[in-house]
Amino acid sequence: MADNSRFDHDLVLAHKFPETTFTYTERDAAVYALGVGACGRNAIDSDELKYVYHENGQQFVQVLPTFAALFSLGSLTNGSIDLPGLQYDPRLLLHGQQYIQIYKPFPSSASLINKVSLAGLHDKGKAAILELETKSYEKQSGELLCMNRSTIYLRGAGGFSNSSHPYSYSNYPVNQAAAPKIPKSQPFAVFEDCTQPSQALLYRLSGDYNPLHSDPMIAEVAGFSRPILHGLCSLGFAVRAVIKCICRGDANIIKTISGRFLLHVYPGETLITEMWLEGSRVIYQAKVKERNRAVLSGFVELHVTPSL
Ligand SMILES: CCCCCCC[C@@H](O)CC(=O)SCCNC(=O)CCNC(=O)[C@H](O)C(C)(C)COP(=O)(O)OP(=O)(O)OC[C@H]1O[C@@H](n2cnc3c(N)ncnc32)[C@H](O)[C@@H]1OP(=O)(O)O
Repeated sequence: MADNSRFDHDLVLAHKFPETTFTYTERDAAVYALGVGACGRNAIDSDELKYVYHENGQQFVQVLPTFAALFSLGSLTNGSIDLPGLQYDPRLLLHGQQYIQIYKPFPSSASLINKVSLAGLHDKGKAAILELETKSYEKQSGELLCMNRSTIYLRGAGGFSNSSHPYSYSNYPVNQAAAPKIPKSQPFAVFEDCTQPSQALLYRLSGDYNPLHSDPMIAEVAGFSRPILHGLCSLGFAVRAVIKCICRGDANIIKTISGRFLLHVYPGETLITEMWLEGSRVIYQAKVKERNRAVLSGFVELHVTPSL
């Protein structure tokens, strides 16, 4: 059992995150798109070339909506988070959930100001759960571009409170960002996509250098037979499936994205994303074909109800 007597929740909650700047270029947007599998099935995929290349005389590459998740990575060092009062083994950190609200389409390059706050902290006994909120503003206009809420699952870091009254603090209604119930009906659409054995090595170049995704020894300590895929990479694959099958290639109609990481994915595994349409909300679940296990589920909210 980990000694979490030095885990100080008051100190953790009192932490004030400094404002950070995040600057990206078209090249970053294109490298990200490749990292989440764009054009991976067909290099001249007419739906996805626009994320990596200026086609048809278009002036700029388009930015995938899940690119927003990268704006929250400024709070991490090598994929882990360091806060006064927080006691945990960074090798045991897992990404639990990601919730993204998009207020306007992303420019192909921009400088952003990120304002980060701690939105929640929970003692689950065997784990501590941290919720971080990042609001990203365009530096030039001051406009709010998007908001990320990231749930970080710290295995072995729970047990810091009284077990008869486990500590729980959240700025938001519990489970607001959690995955919805998966309908029992047949999915409206199903999309199969292969991740590459090198997928995590490519994805990490977008800014999450957590060695859990690249170092076999760290992966073993963390309880995996080999390095695993970044949760946000799997999320990128699933949302690409929604863009293809439901949004007819128009990513600008996406306003909210939510995902809960249910199980790890190994690079090279095949992701099958099943989708159900409920008005302007798409419920999705991604499974790993090789192990027939659900690895990610969530929803995507659209600005319009698609006419299909
Ligand atoms: C700021 C930017 C941050 C980004 C940082 C990201 C850094 C990255 O480099 C790291 C990664 O990408 S890791 C890879 C992606 N993530 C994963 O593979 C995790 C997959 N999920 C699991 O293994 C288990 O669900 C597991 C282990 C998470 C939970 O399984 P169990 O331990 O069996 O949990 P269980 O007993 O079912 O539940 C215990 C309590 O925890 C809540 N919970 C469960 N899964 C959760 C999840 N995924 N997210 C959030 N909360 C979760 C349960 O609700 C339960 O609480 P309660 O008892 O109150 O219901």
